[in-house]
Amino acid sequence: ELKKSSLTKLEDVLESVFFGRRKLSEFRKLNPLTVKESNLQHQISPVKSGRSHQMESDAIIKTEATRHLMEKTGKTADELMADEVINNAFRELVCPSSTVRCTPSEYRTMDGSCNNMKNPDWGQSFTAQRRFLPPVYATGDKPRNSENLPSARKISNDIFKATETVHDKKYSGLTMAWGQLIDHDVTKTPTAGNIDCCNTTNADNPICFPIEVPEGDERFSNCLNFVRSAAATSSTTKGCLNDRREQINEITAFIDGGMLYGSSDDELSLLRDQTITYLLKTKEPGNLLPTGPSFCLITDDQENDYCQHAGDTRVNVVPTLGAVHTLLVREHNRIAEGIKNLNIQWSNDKVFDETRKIMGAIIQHITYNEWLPIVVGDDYMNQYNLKSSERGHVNSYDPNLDPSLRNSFSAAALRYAHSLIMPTQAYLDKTYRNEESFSLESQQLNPHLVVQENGGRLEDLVRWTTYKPCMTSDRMFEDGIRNFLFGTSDLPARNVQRGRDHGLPSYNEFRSFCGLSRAKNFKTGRKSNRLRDHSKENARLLKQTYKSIDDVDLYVGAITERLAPGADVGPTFACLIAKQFDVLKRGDSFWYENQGLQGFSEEKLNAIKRVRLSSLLCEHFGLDTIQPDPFKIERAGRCPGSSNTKDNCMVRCSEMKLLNFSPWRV
Ligand code: HEM
Repeated sequence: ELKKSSLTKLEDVLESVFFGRRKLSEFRKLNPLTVKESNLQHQISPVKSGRSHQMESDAIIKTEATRHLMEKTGKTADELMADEVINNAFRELVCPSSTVRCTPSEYRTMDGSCNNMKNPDWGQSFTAQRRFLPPVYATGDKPRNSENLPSARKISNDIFKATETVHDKKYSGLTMAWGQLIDHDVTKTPTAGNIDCCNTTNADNPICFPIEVPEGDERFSNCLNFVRSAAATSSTTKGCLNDRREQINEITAFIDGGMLYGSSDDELSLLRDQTITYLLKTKEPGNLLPTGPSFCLITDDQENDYCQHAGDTRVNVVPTLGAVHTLLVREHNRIAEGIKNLNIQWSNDKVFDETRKIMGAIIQHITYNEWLPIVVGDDYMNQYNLKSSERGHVNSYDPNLDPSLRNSFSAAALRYAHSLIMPTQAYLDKTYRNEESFSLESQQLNPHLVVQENGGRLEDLVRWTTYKPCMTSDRMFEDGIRNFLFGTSDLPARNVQRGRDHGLPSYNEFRSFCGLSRAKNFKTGRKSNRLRDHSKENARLLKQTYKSIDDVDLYVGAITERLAPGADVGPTFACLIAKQFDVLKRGDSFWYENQGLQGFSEEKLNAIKRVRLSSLLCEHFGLDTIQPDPFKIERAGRCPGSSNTKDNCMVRCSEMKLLNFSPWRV
């Protein structure tokens, strides 16, 4: 009897897996592997690489097979996983067995594996993103409630349109630029293909989710192309049956300088100098980022320009990003030379590894102590203990915390900063008076402002980025990205559509998750069932756009909130951003303040803790003066002359200190 029932179970599993494979081949007829990295569509949102393609195939088989088996047996996935025969057979057939063996090391792996010894894939590149809340999809993993929700472009027209140009009163363009840099250190979500979803022949393709354009639109007609993110499933500790659609992160979750070094040994090998192998490649003259297999748009008259190459393919998106990349490559090379000079006996690999480790630490230090407090404000910084201590070690590592990227963080919360994007990119000369401006749309995917004259104008770009303000964090997005994103799209509309594509639950669900009140209707006020964090005007816009308060998308509800005290986002995004940065800190065994093999000696750590972003900017761009806090502009009407640190008046670069190398002398 027992044998018979086991045989039936095995037959069921086999049949389900065949079913899954059949579904995959139907899918692949529509969507064969076409990885074209070098075109515009790929840049708008990165198209999956070969490895993501494989993950997607595995996910389709697994999901379809699990569902088929559930239907056939009338059991839930959890019940099926509890059955040893079924679970083992399923595992054998569709779950590739993991062969990762971890050995303790003082340096991170390139792909982030083995950061957590018990769970080697936590935070690793090419793994599924995790969730704060389970996804909500319609049948067949279609985006939720698609028919009833307003079009993302309509939302953009009604809520996100910038009716006035409002520069921020406190924060500089560097706040935007550093945010984008960090985004590219931690998350890269690939899309499922490179096709035109507005073409009616693709209407039934499951990877298509085009954005409907309302009639009378000021810029677009009918349809905006939009391809869904590649599907993945996550492995669970219980077993391998899984029918939940997830999305992929192609890079390591850790703040580890991945945008400089890449997330694999292969990527790194293209970035290291071939002769002096402890250095990162640069292009001479000019000490700029190297050329490489990357895409950008250069016009015919810019014949000496080139596409910059870095650890992240998105480096050419906008000049301010290329500038901060260049800063960190130059700092890597300066530190590597310094350490090599002190330890001439060290191999080039040792110098490289140690420098990469220091750079990761410096990036963490600046991000958590200079940048993040601006974003989430002191209350959230304190609540989650995100600030580093002044000196010495702090062992915050918790091996039970999964640091992986949370979907609502990458698909929504960190994208708040799209609202900060300035309508121009510009140069500011040494006198800080003569600004030369270029429209944002003319500079997207075009590194001209960074690379022209062998980088001779880079200093001017950096001066503008640090000295002039970004835009206010609010519901308004500049035309350059709302109507002219890479000439063909609308960035905030894409953010809304991406949230739906990823099955993000609604705004109200995330309010509850964060311990904040849920609104019952569109009324504002202090009562707990009102929109407590919205102005009357923003609540009115939501009401005019959505049929029900429970329909409001996370991105839309949160970006229209009033800013939390001392923060540059409202309470919902502050909560999600703080929670993500919390696990990125406590879930990272290489967190720079940790003690032991993966950390630094106390002397080295204290040297790192004295590094300030302003000193790096001074050193690498030849500036004479800078604000002590380069994420903030000078306080209006107080400078020059005031020595009150709150006024953030410019100081001489000659007073700035760089990393003291002496603790590295062996
Ligand atoms: C001019 C500047 C910028 C441009 C042109 C830009 C453009 C884009 C584009 C086209 C996407 C993909 C949209 C999609 O299809 O889903 C994206 C994603 C994203 N952006 Fe930006 N962005 C800029 C600045 C920033 C800044 C300042 C931040 C944060 C501080 C940021 C955070 C993000 C995040 C977190 C994602 C999702 C990344 C992923 O998971 O792959 N972006 N951005």
